[in-house]
Amino acid sequence: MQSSIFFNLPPSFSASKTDLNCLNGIKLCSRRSEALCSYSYSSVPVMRTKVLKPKIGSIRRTIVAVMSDGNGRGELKEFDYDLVIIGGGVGGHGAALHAVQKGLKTAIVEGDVIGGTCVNRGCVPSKALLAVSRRLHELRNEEHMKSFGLQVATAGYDRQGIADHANNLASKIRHSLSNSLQTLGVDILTGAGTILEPQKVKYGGTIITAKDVIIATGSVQAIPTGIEVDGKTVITSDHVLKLEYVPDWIAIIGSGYIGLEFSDVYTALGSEVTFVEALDELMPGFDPEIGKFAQKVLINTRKIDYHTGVLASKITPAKNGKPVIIELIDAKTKEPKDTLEVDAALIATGRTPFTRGLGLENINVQTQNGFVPVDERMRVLDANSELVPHLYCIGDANGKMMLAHAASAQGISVVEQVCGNDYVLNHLGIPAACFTHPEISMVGYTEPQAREKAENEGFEIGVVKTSFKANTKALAENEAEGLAKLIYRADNGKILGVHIFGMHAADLIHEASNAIAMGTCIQDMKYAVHAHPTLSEVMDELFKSAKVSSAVPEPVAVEKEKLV
Ligand SMILES: Cc1cc2nc3c(=O)[nH]c(=O)nc-3n(C[C@H](O)[C@H](O)[C@H](O)COP(=O)(O)OP(=O)(O)OC[C@H]3O[C@@H](n4cnc5c(N)ncnc54)[C@H](O)[C@@H]3O)c2cc1C
Ligand SMILES: NC(=O)c1ccc[n+]([C@@H]2O[C@H](COP(=O)([O-])OP(=O)(O)OC[C@H]3O[C@@H](n4cnc5c(N)ncnc54)[C@H](O)[C@@H]3O)[C@@H](O)[C@H]2O)c1
Repeated sequence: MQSSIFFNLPPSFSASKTDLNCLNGIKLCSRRSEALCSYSYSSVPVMRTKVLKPKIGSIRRTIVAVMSDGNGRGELKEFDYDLVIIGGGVGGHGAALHAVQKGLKTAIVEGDVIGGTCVNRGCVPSKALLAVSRRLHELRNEEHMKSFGLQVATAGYDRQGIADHANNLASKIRHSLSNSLQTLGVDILTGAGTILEPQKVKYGGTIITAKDVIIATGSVQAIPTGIEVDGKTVITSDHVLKLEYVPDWIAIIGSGYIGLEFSDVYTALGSEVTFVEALDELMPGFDPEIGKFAQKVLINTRKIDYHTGVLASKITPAKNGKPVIIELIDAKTKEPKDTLEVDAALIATGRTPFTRGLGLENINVQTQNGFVPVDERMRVLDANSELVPHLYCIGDANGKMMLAHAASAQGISVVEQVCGNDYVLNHLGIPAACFTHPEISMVGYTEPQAREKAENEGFEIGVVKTSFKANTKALAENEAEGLAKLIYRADNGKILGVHIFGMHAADLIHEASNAIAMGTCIQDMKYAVHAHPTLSEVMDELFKSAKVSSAVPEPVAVEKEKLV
């Protein structure tokens, strides 16, 4: 059998005839469709080709790449893979799926189970618990039920049943992720991966080479010093998801995403919650106005109290009949402030990148606050801020945006890079959502950030808001407690940020995030048609009420399509 190859080499390619003779026995095709496999050149410094090496009984593909020597000449190198990804979380999975679509021979090195934090200990099981808490909050809200004319006997729950729901969902998604990888021909190599040198990775006792390597090793819970986690009474999100018991009173340290989502779960299950937050306001990461509005509904109406501007400096687990003891100090002066005695404490103070054993020292890479330094193309930078050739880092480990879909989108952008398309991901268009009930979602700048940007760059911003109380669907659902806010450039209609608190906010945000990502301005969004009655009309209302001063381009007249 003769292998064939399609060449699409860059104009600068200058491999000598001898180099090309090394590809002896391989048919060079001028048309992609004639080749068994095809390859486009990758961006500098790599120029590459792919060879099919026939083996008796099977076809084993070896990757042969023409590596640039920096002077426009090529040297042929052989690799086991086009792409090796260290870490099989959502970032690694997203990158691998895109890589096989692009025809790259791909392997994932995973030290634990496929799915990483999101599937096994994060997004997936937490959303299963939140699905339960939504129903419990609703069923236990007598007034809400009465407003529909419904009478419901007191709703109860089976703790183990809820835990099983979360656990079963995680295993279901984990299996489907593993199956999708295997079906598509991604090799899953089990073991902790260490980078020995650029393009060389060791896992278990095996060394493999790859033309390009992606670090996607994620993050773990950050535990501030002085806090002792026993996994029973002082816990992290990893423990909550097993829901081994429901404490009567739980302190949640940190009012970010994890703290808020689990306050929703615990209050639904009947616990009293005390927040301990280092900054002066609860929910400090959110747009302040939306945060305040959300606090009225999510905190003030529930069995939740809070201490802000304080650090939990020491937490001792419950033992010998004594409760969990939390010592609070002033976040600024560090003076002792208070001592709390509670049944349990959940540590939700942020996450720290996981790079232990990765071998970064072998390639002269120094982490910054634990994160792997990268440029806007996710290319890893060494201690001298030079690019490490053929090495990328995506997801929580680079700390650009610690969200599952951001990890996966970064993975896709890297695959595009290694395939020669200079695709740079616009992080401003990546949405985020907190899945409380109601939900909070956001994309782009908060209002204070947008105002600062406007002042620095000398433009005017516009801010418009709308209440869910003006939305028929929300009113029909008796869930009209909500606020949406659009921040935009008043001169040209560019969307700077959208923040929503209200029913299904996590779904509603995508119209705005896609508009930012695609560069669609308000002048065009105003003409988009939304079905009635839907929550999406909240977005319609926002776009229509925005006032843009520049000449508005009329929408392109589209000829009416005949439906019949
Ligand atoms: C409770 C909780 C809820 C969350 N909810 C959401 C949510 O609703 N939406 C959202 O967008 N995000 C959510 N997140 C965040 C989300 O889980 C992370 O942003 C996401 O998992 C990051 O993906 P990743 O691929 O970078 O890393 P991870 O998912 O952490 O995967 C990294 C993988 O690398 C493996 N690994 C590490 N080192 C090595 C090594 N040396 N060799 C081999 N393998 C290695 C690990 O075993 C792991 O499988 C949540 C997080 C938590 C904790
Ligand atoms: N729905 C989602 O998308 C979702 C859900 C959960 C987690 N996540 C991701 O997981 C990551 C971790 O979430 P998180 O909630 O732990 O972090 P976070 O950064 O969102 O919030 C941590 C909070 O803890 C506070 N804090 C830190 N140290 C403290 C101390 N010693 N005492 C008191 N307060 C302290 C901080 O001021 C901050 O408000 C986030 O980056 C988030 O992106 C996302």
